[in-house]
Amino acid sequence: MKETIVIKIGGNASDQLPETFFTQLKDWWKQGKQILIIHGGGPQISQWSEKMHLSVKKIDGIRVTNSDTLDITKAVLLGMVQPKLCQFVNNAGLPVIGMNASDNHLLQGKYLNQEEYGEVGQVTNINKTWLNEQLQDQIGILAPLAQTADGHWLNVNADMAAATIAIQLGAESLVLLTDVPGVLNSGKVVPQLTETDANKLYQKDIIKSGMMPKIQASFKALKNGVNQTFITNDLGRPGTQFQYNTTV
Ligand SMILES: Nc1ncnc2c1ncn2[C@@H]1O[C@H](COP(=O)(O)OP(=O)(O)O)[C@@H](O)[C@H]1O
Ligand SMILES: CC(=O)N[C@@H](CCC(=O)OP(=O)(O)O)C(=O)O
Repeated sequence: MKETIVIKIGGNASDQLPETFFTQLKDWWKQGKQILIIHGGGPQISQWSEKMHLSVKKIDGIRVTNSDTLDITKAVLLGMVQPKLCQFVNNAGLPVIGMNASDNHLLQGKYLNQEEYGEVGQVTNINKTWLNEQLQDQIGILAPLAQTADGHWLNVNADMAAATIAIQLGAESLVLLTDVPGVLNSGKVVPQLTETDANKLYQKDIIKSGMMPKIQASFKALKNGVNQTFITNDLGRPGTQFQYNTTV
């Protein structure tokens, strides 16, 4: 069985991928790793929502999504962000496939808390057999949207989607690629972070907003069988690596 690496690329990072991203991707591909990219697109969704005069509201990094925002989210992720990313990776000489929840029930989900967030969900199940088949000979690029059993679309935070998918695929590593070099404390990257230390940083309001779902996703993956989880802005550098609860 091939080793799987799941890379989540945030919306800020996906517009300006450095050369080291493609070099590392090619190295992993040559080494025979199975690679799945989950893409975000948060800033792009916010921009287009504003253009359409829709309000933009996030609670702890999770977008409050009504049915209009959901339409914008689908259009932006599947019509803009994903094809651009497929093009970048393909231009680097790698085979790609763009995918979404509606491909053979790929991502099934349920509402997170409809009263608080609206049309927002979490991934509950993936079509692992079909996904593994696709990843045999191409790099998968997948949007963070899920469908309920009755076919209703849900907006899913991309960090949380990536963690659940990495767990269900039995991935070796999860890398969250973003616009900061790791979790920052007083301007410096925290190289290794336990859950206890993360809670302390949260309580001091040092970890906030978009970093919160990343921390949650990283520990969820680590506790459920993913061996290594990182937050970085460069695939060539580990940034912050998450640790089980031992004091470092
Ligand atoms: N302690 C922290 N260290 C680094 N970034 C943080 C921290 N707390 C909050 N952030 C914010 O989290 C952002 C990354 O989250 P987000 O904007 O959602 O990125 P992405 O689009 O990659 O998911 C950073 O740009 C920064 O503004
Ligand atoms: C429910 C929810 O918050 N969904 C996210 C999905 C995109 C995302 O997570 O993009 P980034 O990784 O670029 O932040 C959103 O609407 O912004």
